[in-house]
Amino acid sequence: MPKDSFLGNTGLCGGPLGLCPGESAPTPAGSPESQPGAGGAADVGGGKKKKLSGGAIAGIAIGSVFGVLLLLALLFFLCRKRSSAPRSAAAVEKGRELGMGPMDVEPKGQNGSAGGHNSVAAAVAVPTAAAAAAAATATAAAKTGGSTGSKKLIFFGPMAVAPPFDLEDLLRASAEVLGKGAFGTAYKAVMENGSAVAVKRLKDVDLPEPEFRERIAAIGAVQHELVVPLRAYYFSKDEKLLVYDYMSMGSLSALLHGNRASGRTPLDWETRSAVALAAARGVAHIHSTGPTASHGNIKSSNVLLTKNYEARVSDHGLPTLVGPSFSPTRVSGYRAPEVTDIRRVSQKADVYSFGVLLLELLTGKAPTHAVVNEEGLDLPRWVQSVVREEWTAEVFDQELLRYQNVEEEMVQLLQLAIDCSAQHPDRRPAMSEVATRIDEIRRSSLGDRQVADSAEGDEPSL
Ligand SMILES: Nc1ncnc2c1ncn2[C@@H]1O[C@H](COP(=O)(O)OP(=O)(O)OP(=O)(O)O)[C@@H](O)[C@H]1O
Repeated sequence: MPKDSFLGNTGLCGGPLGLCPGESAPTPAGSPESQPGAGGAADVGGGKKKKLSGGAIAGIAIGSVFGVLLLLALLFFLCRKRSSAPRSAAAVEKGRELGMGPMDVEPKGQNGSAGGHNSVAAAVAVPTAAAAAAAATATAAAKTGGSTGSKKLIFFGPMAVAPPFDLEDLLRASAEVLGKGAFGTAYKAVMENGSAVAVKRLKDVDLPEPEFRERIAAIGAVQHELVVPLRAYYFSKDEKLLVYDYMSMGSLSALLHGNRASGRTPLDWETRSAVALAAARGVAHIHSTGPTASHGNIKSSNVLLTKNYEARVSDHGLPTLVGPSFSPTRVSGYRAPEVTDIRRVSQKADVYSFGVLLLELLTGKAPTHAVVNEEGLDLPRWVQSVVREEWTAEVFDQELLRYQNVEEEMVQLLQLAIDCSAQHPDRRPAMSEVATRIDEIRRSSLGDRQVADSAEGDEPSL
């Protein structure tokens, strides 16, 4: 209403009558300051809101999607790295726990404690071989500053074309200690796919790398059905591993001498003579590969058996791998008297050792190892002294006396064993001849037994 409509109302103020006392002038409507959120530069000049274009929105959306994807990829990569790292780290850590330098890893019990109340046979899987190789690989890599990728298993024979496993698989394998020998410790390693191999971790090998590789190639070249094949090896400055087929029935030594007291099934004559023949043929094959080729360590723990009790010769050529620093503190009861340096074993020295092995099969007695300069049981000497006194029957293993019609065969084999273990190398037969003679002995007595059996069958029944 116009101003004059209020004439006479002196108490009124505001609106068309003007400001009331203490009131400030109102801001004109539509000015920038009156808009909510006012004051932005974008609003200056008429109060119009500036909107984002469709292209900008699409750009922001695509960028965000890429950002999220990048973040996810980064997370995935980090997770993978974390899940693989502990495996090898754990193996290396285990290796450190075990000392990784010393070769004196004892069989472990269920809880990983040293053998103690658990027997060696009861030793369970611990990642010992894996740790050994892992630590070796890690150590080598650390020293050279290089990657572990170049460290490989070198395979022989048909496996060289298509290796069935690699070092990584071996590192992941669980392992148990099979035993400790003069050249190192042997492990059974079971891989993730369930296949088993025997891994020998060598000690005292200080040959230069080219020489080691040359010698191991000669060992790996021996591929024969009666010789446990060396499948692969691993070489680094600090670690040398040999990989063999795992022989499930263990060694002749364990079968002959293990659990005698506790009523085990004795090794029958047929099996013993078959083992003798297979081992003789295996060693004869090694000798046939060259005039100086020898096994170098024939003994009953190096004659292994398949699940069908077929014998195979193992660990041939290992003495050629050890350096001058190798000096066993014990003299093996199988060692020929002329051998003063085990790195120089001849074929005739092998024949002597094989003769001792035959005596072991016949007598059931193990030739004991002697501490240097002291006497152990000299099996050839003991047998000769008994035979000289005409107590021949006393010589044989009691477990063999239960078998009928094999005495002749046993005596013939005893004679061959004595010939092989002659003191003078020239008096010993060649290994090929030894194999032929065992074959003949077995054939003749087999013929006799068949005749005897059929004669028994012909007898009229009562
Ligand atoms: N390939 C294999 N399969 C099954 N058992 C094996 C294999 N190789 C070795 N062994 C067993 O592992 C144990 C230790 O063997 P290793 O060869 O290290 O010592 P050794 O034969 O007693 O002595 P050396 O070192 O003088 O040969 C032995 O009982 C042996 O029979």
